[in-house]
Amino acid sequence: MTQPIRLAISGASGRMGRALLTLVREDSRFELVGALVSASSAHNQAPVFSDSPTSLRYTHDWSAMVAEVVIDFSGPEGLTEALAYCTARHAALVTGTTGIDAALQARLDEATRHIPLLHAANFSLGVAVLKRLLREAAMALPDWDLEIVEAHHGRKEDAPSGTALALGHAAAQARGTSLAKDAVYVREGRPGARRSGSIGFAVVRGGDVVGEHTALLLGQGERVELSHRATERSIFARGALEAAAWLAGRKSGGYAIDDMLQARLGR
Ligand SMILES: NC(=O)C1=CN([C@@H]2O[C@H](COP(=O)(O)OP(=O)(O)OC[C@H]3O[C@@H](n4cnc5c(N)ncnc54)[C@H](OP(=O)(O)O)[C@@H]3O)[C@@H](O)[C@H]2O)C=CC1
Ligand SMILES: O=C(O)C1=N[C@H](C(=O)O)C[C@H](O)C1
Repeated sequence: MTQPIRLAISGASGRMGRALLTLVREDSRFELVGALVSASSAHNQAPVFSDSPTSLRYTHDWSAMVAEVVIDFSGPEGLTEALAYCTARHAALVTGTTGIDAALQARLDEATRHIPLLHAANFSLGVAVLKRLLREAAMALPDWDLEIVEAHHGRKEDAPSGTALALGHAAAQARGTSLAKDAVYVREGRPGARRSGSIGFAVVRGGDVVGEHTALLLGQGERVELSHRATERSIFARGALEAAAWLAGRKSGGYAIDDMLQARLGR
């Protein structure tokens, strides 16, 4: 019988962390060995499961833990700590944290020389398909205006969402350009007429919206709308656990969710 994969969760007390904890306790592929929180967390040292015999507690102390895979949904600081642990211990890292700046992105890229690392702005299967559809539409309708609209709950800290940026990046690439060149993130006052070829982003925040993304391709007299709506956070948690099981034991390198989904989605 194969041994379960020793798994730690970073950002364990957050919305995604709690969704992961719920699923992982029923998943025999994994043994949960750590539930990491921030140094100032109100949960530090609280029991992870008050209704089960395990004595596991939330902790900020990475040093005593022996994990083969870390799943991180925390924020840039938590991801920085998870990355330091994984590179020092040669553990695999699955991260869904968004709002990453260029310096942290460069550290993630460098780490792929030493550990297996999978970063995805969205772990849902539907968004993976949406990205493929958008690439195709952006290529087939090269002159149509492209706008990306996203909506999330009011506690989200980064904007536009990582998924909106990933969609924009995929469409820009398909059109032979880049977000650095063509993205428009803010319109206010008198921004003037829309520049042809630009890719606009619009952000909605409020309530308990789990995550919604629409790519609008706007032509003359017609439009195409490609939308995805997440109604349960468990879809991201399930995708991240699949990624962790898939990544454990792989050779060092940077992996994308498409690598994992290749067999299912083809191409
Ligand atoms: N890729 C995807 O599919 C998805 C990505 N996300 C992304 O995941 C991230 C987290 O989202 P969400 O769960 O909603 O956010 P939350 O704010 O609910 O949770 C993040 C938690 O991380 C904890 N944290 C902060 N610093 C550290 C640290 N240094 N070490 C460990 N834990 C830390 C905080 O809790 P405490 O202080 O108690 O430790 C916080 O509650 C965001 O970047 C979000 O955009 C979200 C959903 C899906
Ligand atoms: O913060 C969230 O909640 C989400 N964040 C991710 C993003 O920034 O794209 C993915 C998902 O939409 C939920």
